[in-house]
Amino acid sequence: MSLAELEARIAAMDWTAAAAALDRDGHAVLPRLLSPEGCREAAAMFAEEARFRRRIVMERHGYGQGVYQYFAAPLPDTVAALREALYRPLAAVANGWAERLGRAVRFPDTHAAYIARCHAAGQTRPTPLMLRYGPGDYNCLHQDLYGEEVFPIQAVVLLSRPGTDFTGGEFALVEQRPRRQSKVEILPLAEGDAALFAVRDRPARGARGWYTAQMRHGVSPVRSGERTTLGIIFHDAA
Ligand SMILES: O=C(O)CCC(=O)C(=O)O
Ligand SMILES: [Fe+2]
Repeated sequence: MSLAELEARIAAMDWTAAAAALDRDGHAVLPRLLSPEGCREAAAMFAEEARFRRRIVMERHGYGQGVYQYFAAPLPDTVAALREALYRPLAAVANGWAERLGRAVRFPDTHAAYIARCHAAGQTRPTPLMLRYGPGDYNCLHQDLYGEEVFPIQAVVLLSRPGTDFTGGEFALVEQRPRRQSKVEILPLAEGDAALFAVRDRPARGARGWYTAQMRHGVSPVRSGERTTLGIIFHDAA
């Protein structure tokens, strides 16, 4: 899949619907962001050790079970293109959230400008990553925070075919509202779909205006086969 095709696919997504879903629910799905060929090409990068700066065996840290790897700089072209092209429409949503939550922070229009802010804050290491889960593997509920600088929305692209390449392994979001019990939501994803979701918190509408809902995400145990994902986090790490 060429960069031009990737950029065309991102531009062709229904961003009005995605922004509305993010505002309403704190998450959205971009269907078929990557073609099947694009998914195969991306998944093949997992085995190319030189592309990554750090490999994490999740059970060693109590994060779950499975392996993930952070890309080294410079990012592969497709990953950099995804990060830059997804950023722009998400920055508009993120600014709306900041306004509703009464936060002073505003996000610039381009990812290059935002990454300069991360670097100035000492967050210089790239965070885009690939994750691979085999039978029994799972990802505990967590938040991807790597310092003070946080871009409030992130993306994950499913590179495998549910039901064919793997079973189980569902992407889950848990939302904690003040003084309420937690709500869980499973996002059904097809091959190439991207889930967009709140990193840490989001504004949710209540009877008396906006309040802050805390969000965490994770993956339920894979029952069979192999599940590979590409995670796009927009802030860099300290
Ligand atoms: O594998 C997944 O679906 C979730 C990956 C994840 O936690 C992330 O991209 O931050
Ligand atoms: Fe994550």
